[in-house]
Amino acid sequence: MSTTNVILIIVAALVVLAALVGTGILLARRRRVSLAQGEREDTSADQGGYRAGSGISLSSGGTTTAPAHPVEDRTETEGQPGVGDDAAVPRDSQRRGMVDVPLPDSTDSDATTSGTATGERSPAGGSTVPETPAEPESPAVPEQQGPSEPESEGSTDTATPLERTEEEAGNTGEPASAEATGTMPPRAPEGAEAAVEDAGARSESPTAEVEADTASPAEIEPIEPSTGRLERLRGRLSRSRSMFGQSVLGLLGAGDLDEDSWEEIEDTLLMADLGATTASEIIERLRTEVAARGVRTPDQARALLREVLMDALATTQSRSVQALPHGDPADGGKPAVVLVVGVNGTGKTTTTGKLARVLVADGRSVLLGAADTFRAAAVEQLGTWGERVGAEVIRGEEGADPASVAFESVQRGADSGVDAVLVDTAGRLHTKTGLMDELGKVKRVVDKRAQVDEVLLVLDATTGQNGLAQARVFADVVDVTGIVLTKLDGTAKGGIVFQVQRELGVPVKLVGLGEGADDLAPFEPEAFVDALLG
Ligand SMILES: Nc1nc2c(ncn2[C@@H]2O[C@H](COP(=O)(O)OP(=O)(O)OP(=O)(O)O)[C@@H](O)[C@H]2O)c(=O)[nH]1
Repeated sequence: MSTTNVILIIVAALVVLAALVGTGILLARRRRVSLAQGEREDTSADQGGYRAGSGISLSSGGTTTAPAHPVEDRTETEGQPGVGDDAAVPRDSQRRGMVDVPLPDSTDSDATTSGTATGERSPAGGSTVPETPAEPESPAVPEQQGPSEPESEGSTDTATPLERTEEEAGNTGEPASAEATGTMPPRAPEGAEAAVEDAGARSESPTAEVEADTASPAEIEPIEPSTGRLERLRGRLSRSRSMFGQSVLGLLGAGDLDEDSWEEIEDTLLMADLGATTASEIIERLRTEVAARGVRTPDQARALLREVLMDALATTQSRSVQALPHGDPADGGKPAVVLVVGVNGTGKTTTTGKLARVLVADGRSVLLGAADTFRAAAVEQLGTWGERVGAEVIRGEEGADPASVAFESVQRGADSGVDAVLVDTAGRLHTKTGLMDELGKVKRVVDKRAQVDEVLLVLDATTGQNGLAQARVFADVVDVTGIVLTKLDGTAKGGIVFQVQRELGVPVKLVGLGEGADDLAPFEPEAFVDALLG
């Protein structure tokens, strides 16, 4: 054999060896499960993203836009509310109108925070948005909406929570209490009287309240390190779900499946809240693949199911939370603006606080806007989170216009050069048109001052199908850019993830896995599916 032939044989052998090694590495990566970070099949999800120490990916806004609403793709819409629909009243009935609220001019923000810490920024100070100024200044609040009666000139939306509740009820013919509708998760009892008293106390002595909110940096809690935290959270996810995996895998891996077995698998998918359309699509694909691949063993069944579920969760949208500033705020850059929305009791305030901790742990400065002027306790709750992380909190008087508070928060955040402004909004039933109009207004008003980078819709994983109806309506009103699925620790469900992404194209970005301050984790399809399969 000539030398040339020997060399050619050696080169060919090396090429084959390299190909084998490459394939091996690829397979090993695909099998790796990590809550921290990892190459996943939807790698576009991390493009441009920066992963903070918490394992949550953060990025600057402007890289993605809210997905167009694929209305034609909607399924299961029968009987579900849309924007403009109300559960109890016909579309053309009289509604509460929009109210023009004068907003502070962008040049005199210090004056508008009077009655607080005289415009000085403290590490954890609170500021109260005053009653709206008598003379309206720019920017004007958007148009009157809907077929409402024009309201009397100069009137402002300063109803107390009790008045507002009655007003809503009056418009819809529904019970005054949101809880009474049965669509709202139970909440800790809070007397309306106490809320009103609280508002009274605050309006009498705003300065005292600011002092009470102030925490010295030494009091700021240490934030849990990422390593143990991720492991702990992953454990919680697995515990709640292994029943699903065992049940489906038990059937799939049992060999020849009859119609009853397929029906049982579909039922299990439905019970996990995957929804009829998603469940039947998954069954269809499983049937085809089981036959094509000749799936016989439990391991083969597991690999197939994992692949099919991962594909169902894939998205081209980024899962990065757009909470990083546009440029350096100390050098003329603008803070990121994040709006947190959702129905009552889903965990908005808690998520806002947890997210603030993630940012602060990453060395970012944060300002919190308490635009939940409906529930005094929510404002207090956010104030406490502010103290815990050392963030300034802008709050409005109870019953104040939430759009005004949100605007002022963004204004203040820009003036003081923070990295991110997180605005917590009041819980609102998606079926209440007046409240959804109000939320749309909050977003439009904030948009006048700064680009809203992220609108996070907080969904409670335990509410099942209702979560999808909520997502549809909120996405229509405020262009939701990301979903936070809370309370996954307390349920074996959570299949709403599949439906929301499939129908709205809005990625699930974060998951809440407990009431603890650091129980917020990035949503990672790979880990989620593995936990689902147990
Ligand atoms: N188990 C569990 N509980 C959670 C999670 N997130 C929030 N909660 C709890 O859910 C309850 C409601 O949370 P909030 O943050 O007050 O909810 P909200 O959406 O701001 O409520 P409203 O302002 O009334 O609309 C609180 O008891 C939270 O501790 C979670 O991920 N897991």
